[in-house]
Amino acid sequence: MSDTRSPIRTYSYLGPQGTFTEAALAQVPEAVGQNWRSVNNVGEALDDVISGRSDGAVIAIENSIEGGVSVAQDALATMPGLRIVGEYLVSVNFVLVAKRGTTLDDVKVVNAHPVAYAQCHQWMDATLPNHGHIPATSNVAAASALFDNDLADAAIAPPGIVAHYDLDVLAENIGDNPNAVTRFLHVSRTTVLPAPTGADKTSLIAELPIDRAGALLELLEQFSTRGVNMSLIESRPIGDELGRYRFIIDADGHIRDERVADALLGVRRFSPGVMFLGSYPRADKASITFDSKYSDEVFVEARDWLRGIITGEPEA
Ligand SMILES: O=C(O)C(=O)C[C@]1(C(=O)O)C=C[C@@H](O)C=C1
Repeated sequence: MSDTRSPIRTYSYLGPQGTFTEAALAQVPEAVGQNWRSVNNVGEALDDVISGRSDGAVIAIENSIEGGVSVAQDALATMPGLRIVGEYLVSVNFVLVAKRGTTLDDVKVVNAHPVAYAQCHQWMDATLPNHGHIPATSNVAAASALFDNDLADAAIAPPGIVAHYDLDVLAENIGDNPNAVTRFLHVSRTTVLPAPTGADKTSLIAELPIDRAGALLELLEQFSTRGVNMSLIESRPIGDELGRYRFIIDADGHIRDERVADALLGVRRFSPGVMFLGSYPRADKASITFDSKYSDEVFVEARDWLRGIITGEPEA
C-alpha cells in the first residue's frame, strides 16, 4: 500500500524555543505538527526558504512601539524569490531575569534583543539609570547567554522564559506599553497566491525615479486614484548612496482585486525597481471597505467599453 501522508514540512524561526517568533509560528495552521527549525537571525531564516532547507519561515516585521524591524525589511528587499503568505500578531511584554540569587542592585549590564530593549527604555532608564547593554540575537538568547558567560548580570526576556531556564524574575511588565504588539510574516518561496478573502493585504517595495520633483506624490497617487488605502509606508535607505530610499508599502486588498492590480500596474510603469512581496489574509480579518466606483465590476465595465471602441462594436 502506498503512503498517502504528505511529507513533513520544515519552518524556520528565530529561536531558541520560547521566543515571540516561536509564538507566532504556533499560530500558522499549516506549521502545526511539522518540523520547526530554530535559527539565529532573520537572514538565516529567509535563506533557509530560498535554498529549500525550509518550506517557510516566520519573521518579525513590525512592532507597535519600535516600528519596522529594519533587518527584516532590508532582507525582504534584497532576497528575491520570496512570498509573504500570511501575517500574525503577538502581544509582547517583558520581564527582567537573572541567575538565582541576583538582586536588582547587582544589575550593571543587561543582555537584550535590540527590538525588545527599545521597548523597555523608560523602565530601564528609571530603574537602572547607569546600566550597560549587550545586544542579543533574540529574547531567549539574551537569557540563555547568562549561563554562557559573565558579561551581563540580567536579561530582558519573554515572561514564559522561566519554563525553559532556571532564572529569577527580578521585575515583571517592564515594557513601556502594556499593549505592545509585534506583527510577524509567514514567508514561503514564490508560489501560487493565496485566494482573496475580502480581508487581504498586499505588500510591495518600490523605488522612486531619481531626482524628480513630486515623485513620492506620484507613487502615492497610484493608490489613491484607484481607491486603495495604504496601511503602511516606510522608507529604508537603498544603501548605494546617500539620499536614495526604497519604500515598503502595505496596501488594503488583494492583487486579484481590480483596483489593486491597476494600482500595481501604475507603480510598475513609474518605479524603476518594484518588488511584489505578496497578497495574503490580514491578521485582524477586518474586511476591506472602498467606494463602489472602485469595485471590480466598474473596472471590468470600463475595460469592455474601451475594447468595444477599439474593435468597432456599435455602442449600446
Ligand atoms: O526575540 C524574540 O523573542 C523575537 O521573537 C524577536 C523580536 C523581534 O525581532 O522583534 C520579536 C518580538 C519582540 O518585539 C522583540 C523581538
